[in-house]
Amino acid sequence: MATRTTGDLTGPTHGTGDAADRAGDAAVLTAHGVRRAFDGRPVLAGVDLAIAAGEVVALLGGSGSGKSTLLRILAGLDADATGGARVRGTAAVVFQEHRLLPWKRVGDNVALGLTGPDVRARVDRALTEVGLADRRRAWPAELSGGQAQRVAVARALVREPDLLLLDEPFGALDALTRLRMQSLLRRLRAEHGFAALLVTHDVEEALLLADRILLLDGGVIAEEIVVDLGPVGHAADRPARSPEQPAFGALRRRLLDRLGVPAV
Ligand SMILES: Nc1ncnc2c1ncn2[C@@H]1O[C@H](COP(=O)(O)OP(=O)(O)OP(=O)(O)O)[C@@H](O)[C@H]1O
Repeated sequence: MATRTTGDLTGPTHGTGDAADRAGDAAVLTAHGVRRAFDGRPVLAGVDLAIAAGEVVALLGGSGSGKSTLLRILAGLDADATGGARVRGTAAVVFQEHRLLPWKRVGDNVALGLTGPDVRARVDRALTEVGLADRRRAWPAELSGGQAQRVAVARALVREPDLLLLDEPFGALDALTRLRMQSLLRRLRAEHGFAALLVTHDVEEALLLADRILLLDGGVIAEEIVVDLGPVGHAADRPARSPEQPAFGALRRRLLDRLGVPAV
C-alpha cells in the first residue's frame, strides 16, 4: 500500500500523448513516455496513458508484458523508470497479496499512517463498507483470504483516494470470492466515485468492471477498447452488464484473440 500526491518520474518530461489529451484537465492520472528495462532488456518502451476522474480502466496483457511493472511505476514505487507520470490527488494501491502487517490487528492495519482525532471513526466506516465492522480487533491470521483482501481494500478506501491502483487484487481468490469482490468494487465505485487502474489478465473481469481497456503489448499500449456495454452498475440482483449480452461475448472473443487465446 502506498499513497502519493503528485510527482514526476526521473528523466525528462515531454508533451502529453493522445490518451492524455483525451482525458484533458479531468485526468486524475497521466503518464507519457514511461520506459523501464531490466538488465538491458526493455519491458516498457514508452507507455502513454491517461485516466479521467472517476473512470475505471483495465490494463490487460499477457504474462510478463509489464503490467505490474507499470503499476508499480505509476504508484511511485520504482525509482529507476524514466518518463513522466502524474497523479492528481491521492492514490492508493491494492496488491494481489493483502500485505497486512501480521503483528497488528485489523483496525490498526487500516489506520496505519493516519493521524487525527477521527481515525477510529474513519477506520470503522471503512471496515463497515467492506462488510467487516465486527473484525476490527481480529489478527490478520484469523481472516480468510477474501476477508484479508477486504481489509486491504478498506486500508486503501480510508484514505479517500481519487485513484485506486489495483494489481490483480482478486487474482489469488477462489472464483466465488472473486465474484463477490468484483461486486464490492462496483458498489464502492458507485458510492465513492474514485478512478481506478485495474491490472488483470481476466478478460471477463475487465469487461465487467472497466469503462475502457488498455492492452499492453510489446512494451506499449497497443490497443484501447472502450467498453460500450452500458453502465457498470452495482446491483447484484440486476447487473447492468453481464456475460449474457451478445456484445459482451463478441468483445470477449476479440480480446482473447488479441491475447492469443485459442477458441475452444
Ligand atoms: N525486479 C525485476 N528484475 C528483473 N526483471 C524483472 C523485475 N520485475 C519484473 N521483471 C521482468 O519484467 C517483465 C514484466 O514483468 P511484470 O511482472 O511487470 O509482468 P506482468 O505483465 O505483470 O506479468 P503477470 O501477468 O505474469 O503478473 C518480466 O519479464 C519480468 O521477469
